[in-house]
Amino acid sequence: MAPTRIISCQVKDIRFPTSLEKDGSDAMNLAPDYSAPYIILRTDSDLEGHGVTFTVGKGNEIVCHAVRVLSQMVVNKELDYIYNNFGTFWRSLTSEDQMRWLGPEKGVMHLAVAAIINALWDLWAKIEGKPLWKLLVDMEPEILVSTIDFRYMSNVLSKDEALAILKKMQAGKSERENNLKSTGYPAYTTSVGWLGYDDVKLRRLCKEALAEGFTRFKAKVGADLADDKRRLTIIREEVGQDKMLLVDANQRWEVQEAIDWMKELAQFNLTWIEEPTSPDDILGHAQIAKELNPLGIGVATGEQCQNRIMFKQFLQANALQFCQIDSCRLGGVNENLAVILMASKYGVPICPHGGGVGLCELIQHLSIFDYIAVSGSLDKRVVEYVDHLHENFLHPTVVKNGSYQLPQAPGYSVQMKESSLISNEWPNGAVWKKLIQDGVYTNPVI
Ligand SMILES: C[C@H](O)[C@@H](O)[C@@H](O)[C@H](O)C(=O)O
Ligand SMILES: [Mg+2]
Repeated sequence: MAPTRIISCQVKDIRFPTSLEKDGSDAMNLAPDYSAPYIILRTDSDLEGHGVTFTVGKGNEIVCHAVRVLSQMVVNKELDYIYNNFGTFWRSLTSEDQMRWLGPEKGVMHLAVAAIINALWDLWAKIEGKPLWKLLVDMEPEILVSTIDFRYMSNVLSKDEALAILKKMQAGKSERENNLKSTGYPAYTTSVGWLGYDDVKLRRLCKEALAEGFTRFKAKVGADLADDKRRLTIIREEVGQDKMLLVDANQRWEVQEAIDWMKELAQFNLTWIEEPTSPDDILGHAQIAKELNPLGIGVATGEQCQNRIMFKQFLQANALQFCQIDSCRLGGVNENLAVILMASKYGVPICPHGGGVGLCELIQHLSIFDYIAVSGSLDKRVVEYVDHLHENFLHPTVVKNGSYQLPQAPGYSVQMKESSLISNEWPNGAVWKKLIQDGVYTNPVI
């Protein structure tokens, strides 16, 4: 029987102690524990929608609570009511009369929206028996645009323009799908270059990534210039001069400091500087982009870009050259579609952010859709890959020879194994019980 209605929403606080090995560390997040509110939407059939939104450690419980509050707006809803006019339903979550004050459309509430929305897309794709990218690629353009809330975007991209982009790109879709089936989608790896890793580990990981077939690498920078030069020298020694090398400062610098620092690092032949300064400083990014342009270095940002309106201004101001959408920072698939379409109008490549638990599983679908149905191009487009925690998923990403292979299983790829959900639930899962007992972590009673 096909499901007709959501009957419940379960929320779990899932965390991984990644900080113990400094996995995921950067100049601002020194010891992150990759975490996610994990939600299961149950229906009146056997099918379930699973969703996550990426957070770091202690922040997780706050987002879990926000998801619980918002879930009241999904439980008992008919699926036809949601999917027949998904853009309107999306707006009802982001603009709920009283909770809207907490955003609007940003921060904790928006992360919570993403968890629910991602689960609804997972469910929709499972109902259709397709991986999410294929659901999107096969969707009639009219239906696809009906999932987007165009409010605050129409001065840059109207519904009709979005429709025109999608209709124009209908031609050649199956050829592009076949291309990706044979080549995969180009990935870069960040796993070599976390800031907390020592030089020996850095060298070893570069060798391993090269042997696995990666040709694109990202390193964390921004805490100490001499350290950055030493680490980038090691990477270049290991991977060679011809490979793509990206750097990420995670918002560490002032605007002028970013420009000066990057002039010092330009000798390493860098393609982009990611998050040089505050993610909210659009004009600051524009200035950095202008000054670094003659050096051949572009500005990348987006993992903490709050919503489509901010992205709109980044694009209008020529403040980013690589658009790093994030499946969870924006309000789920619907808002990501909006940004993908806006970026295509500006000819800015989509290069999604994957550093976190579950993000790689999610973002691959969006880039695959972008190539097949919107941009039609792989030029300057790369999807981030971090080699952590994939073993916890039922259908983990498959990366071969430095490229994502197209997901096959129905859904949005983010369903976790039951055993991982049990062992990693904070604070009573076996992983956390032991770490708390051993005094490695404390569980403050608030
Ligand atoms: C705390 C996280 O690991 C970040 O460092 C990570 O998301 C990073 O900015 C990235 O680009 O992958
Ligand atoms: Mg980053």
